[in-house]
Amino acid sequence: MRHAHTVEQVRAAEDVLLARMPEGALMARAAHGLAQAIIDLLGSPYGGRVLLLVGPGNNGGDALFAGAVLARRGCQVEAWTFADRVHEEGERALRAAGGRSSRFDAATSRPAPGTDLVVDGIVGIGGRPGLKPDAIAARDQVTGLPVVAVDVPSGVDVDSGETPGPHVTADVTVTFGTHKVAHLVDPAAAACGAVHLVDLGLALPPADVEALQPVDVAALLPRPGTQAHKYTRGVVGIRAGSSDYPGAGLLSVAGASTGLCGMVRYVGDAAVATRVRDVHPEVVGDGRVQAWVVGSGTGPHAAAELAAVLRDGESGVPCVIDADALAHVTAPLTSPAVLTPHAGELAAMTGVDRADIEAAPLAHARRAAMTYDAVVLLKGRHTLVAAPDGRVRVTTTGTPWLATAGAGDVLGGLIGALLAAGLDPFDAASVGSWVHGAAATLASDGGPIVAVDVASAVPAVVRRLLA
Ligand SMILES: NC(=O)C1=CN([C@@H]2O[C@H](COP(=O)(O)OP(=O)(O)OC[C@H]3O[C@@H](n4cnc5c(N)ncnc54)[C@H](OP(=O)(O)O)[C@@H]3O)[C@@H](O)[C@H]2O)[C@@H](O)CC1
Ligand SMILES: [K+]
Repeated sequence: MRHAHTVEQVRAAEDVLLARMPEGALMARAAHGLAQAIIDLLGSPYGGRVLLLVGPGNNGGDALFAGAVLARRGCQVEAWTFADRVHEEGERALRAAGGRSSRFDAATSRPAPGTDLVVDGIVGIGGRPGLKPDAIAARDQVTGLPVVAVDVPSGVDVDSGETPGPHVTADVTVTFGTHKVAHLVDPAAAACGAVHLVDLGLALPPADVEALQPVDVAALLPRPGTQAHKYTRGVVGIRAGSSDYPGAGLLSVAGASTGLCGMVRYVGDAAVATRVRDVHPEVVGDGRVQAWVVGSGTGPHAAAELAAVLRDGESGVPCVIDADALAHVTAPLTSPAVLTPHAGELAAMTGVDRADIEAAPLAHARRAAMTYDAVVLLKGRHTLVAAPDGRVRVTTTGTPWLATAGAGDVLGGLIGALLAAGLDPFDAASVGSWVHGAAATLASDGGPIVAVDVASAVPAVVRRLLA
């Protein structure tokens, strides 16, 4: 599991370690990890040219000490400082190693010709969101050069992943001790580039925000026991699609029929049912299920289909509520459910502007999960799965090629199959989303895909996970 801790949790864990270690040792550990990551990017430090952006705190200190390491190894290192006082020992170390530092001046400071990369040490976890004017000017001066952010790209809101003001956009972020929320949650995560974690040996408490890794998904995936039969593996019912939107029914069934539960029932328009069975002959009609998927392509029937599903919910049958059915959900739900809105659908459900949801997806997904007393899967580049108790899992698999019609129908069906197989709504939604993203990446292989390709790639992803 990749855990994302809050600034308060990181500070508390650092305090414990700082009390046990000689002064400066923790920062030295961070700075060496940072320097090594930069060397890996440069190929060789000798003859390289690096520009440090150095703010007033320990984030700037990390940059200065890393710069000293690089300078000792033959790199030309220059620092632009953004405060009257920067980390004194760090600045001394840089100068002693042959590096230079000067106060940034928007009128005259320019990156030296041949600069290979820029290190953003303006602010880290002690920074307020946004950048001061001189930092904005410096950021704009180095446009086009690769940027390595120290701990976080300066200017992002570390604990929420929001970017309410100007910020640095990095190619690589080198962070320390643990991931922070901004590394996983958009829009800040999109400003981090690739995130590299340097271990500091911190002892950390459980985190509310996490991202499943392949080993976690493999452990959670349902797999048939030796005595299994189709009913013990769970039956999922699909109420999706209509004569106007037959494809929604077909794709929801495709997502459910990837072999992760024992049987799939399709309940809907007779003509659609015939087409479903032409493609998926194993699919049967109405009957008892262990989970429902409802909504996509149901149009004017959405409210009635949702009501039918929620009636079964009274006896504990969980459901996935998607697309057209989302508009008919009233809060709070009284049966186990996964809601799967994109930002526009969540906006319509909650009356909040879509742009506000996209600017603060973590806060809005959490609030919706509490309001509806259900798991809310908010779709996005990094999909968020929020539980009513405040826990959030971030999906980091996927590819931009997954932004294609019907991919959401496949996802709903997949999550429904996992619910039917016995996963709880939080696990079903987060595992389903992870597998869906991984299947898209596998199917895409760098090229275009359509929704049915994602469903077709699910068994191969599962096979690799269980191998
Ligand atoms: N603790 C440890 O053991 C370890 C910590 N480590 C490192 O320390 C970093 C945290 O260091 P930190 O606490 O010194 O805070 P930091 O992020 O440098 O910034 C605070 C300073 O910035 C200022 N400021 C605030 N907002 C601003 C803005 N928007 N624009 C401009 N200025 C702004 C604020 O001053 P103020 O304006 O509030 O007077 C304050 O002076 C952490 O991210 C990691 O890199 C590692 O070495 C591992 C060991
Ligand atoms: K930074």
